[in-house]
Amino acid sequence: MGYPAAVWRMPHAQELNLLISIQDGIRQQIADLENLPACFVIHPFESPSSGESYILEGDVLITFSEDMQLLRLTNRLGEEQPAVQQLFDRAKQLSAQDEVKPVVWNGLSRRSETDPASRAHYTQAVEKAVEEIRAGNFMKLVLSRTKPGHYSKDFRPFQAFLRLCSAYASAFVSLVNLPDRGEQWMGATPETLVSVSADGIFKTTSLAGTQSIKNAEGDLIPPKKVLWGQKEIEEQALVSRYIIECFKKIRLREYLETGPKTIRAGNLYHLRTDFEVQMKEVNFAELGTVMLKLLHPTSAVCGMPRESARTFIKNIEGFDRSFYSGFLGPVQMAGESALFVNLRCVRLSEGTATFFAGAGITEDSDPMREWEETEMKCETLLSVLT
Ligand SMILES: C=C(O[C@@H]1C=C(C(=O)O)C=C[C@H]1O)C(=O)O
Repeated sequence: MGYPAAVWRMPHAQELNLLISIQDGIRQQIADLENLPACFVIHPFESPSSGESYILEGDVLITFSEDMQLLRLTNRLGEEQPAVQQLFDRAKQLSAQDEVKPVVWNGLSRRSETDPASRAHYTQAVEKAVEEIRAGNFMKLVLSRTKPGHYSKDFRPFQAFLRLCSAYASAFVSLVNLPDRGEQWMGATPETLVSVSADGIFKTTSLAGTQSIKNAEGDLIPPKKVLWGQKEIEEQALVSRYIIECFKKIRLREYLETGPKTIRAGNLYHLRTDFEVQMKEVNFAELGTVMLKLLHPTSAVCGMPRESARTFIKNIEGFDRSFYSGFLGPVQMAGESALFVNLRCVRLSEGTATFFAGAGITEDSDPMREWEETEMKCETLLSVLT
């Protein structure tokens, strides 16, 4: 019906959540986590100068089980509201149709296995980045690329979302409808940027270092047997150091740091360190908002030093990252907020599917291996959706 909407599943959760914003457009506002009403926030990689995020207001909030049983419904506008009535009538009609029409899976299609021009552009950018790092201008740069696909009119994004949910239990899986832009964004990200629980626990993570879960023979490497090279260890340590620098800026010393440990994200292993703060103990109620401003974009998706890395990325990548490597997630849902880095994602618009993936570049980077890494990251979605 053309409303802004989001459907998501939290990591390791069974419940699915749907938010429908009965509004003409999407409000832009600073993501002030403590003072926003229940909503879904989406924010691009490049923050606008106003610092504002897109806020999808939680006018209708529905929680349901994986087998589509309704668990909870909140309707902020009231039953009598004509737009809400229309919405519920339409939902009834559709569910009646679905009962008679068996659901057929219509996946996305890849445009090509590998586009040589795109690979050449990316590997040349990596070479340039390595030169810059060796010259001492940067410590780390994260370079990304896109991969095109397409989908037909019969493609049902919600079915695709359900597939991602069942394939990736530990990911934050989401599908966001942005009618103003004629776009939908879908993804299964492994990376928490900032979360604040109802009982005042703040969390953030540093995630970096990537390898396939399979060895050259195609056998699964057990997590305990995973070995990391110096390049990945340093690359991830840099992100941890960046987070600690952010804590230092606000003179926060009482944080718990756990890791790094090997975690699995679909077809990939990463290194992750978890940071936790008891907000009541440090008497810092706005920690979530303050850290969100300081952290985004972290050196897991941008680089160090941050501002010059951002300029370098903009000049060399040759496309707008838009919401890729920005952040998204529910805010103030039963007192909890959880924002994730928008990775392993695809933009759906007018039949074109655009997959986004990047890789952290250090002085030891090999351009072809970084390209392969972005291919594997695109596979996280492609293997489930095609
Ligand atoms: C940039 C991406 O992922 C990030 C970069 C990683 C890396 O360089 O090893 C690993 C995890 C993410 O923090 C992506 O998925 O596109």
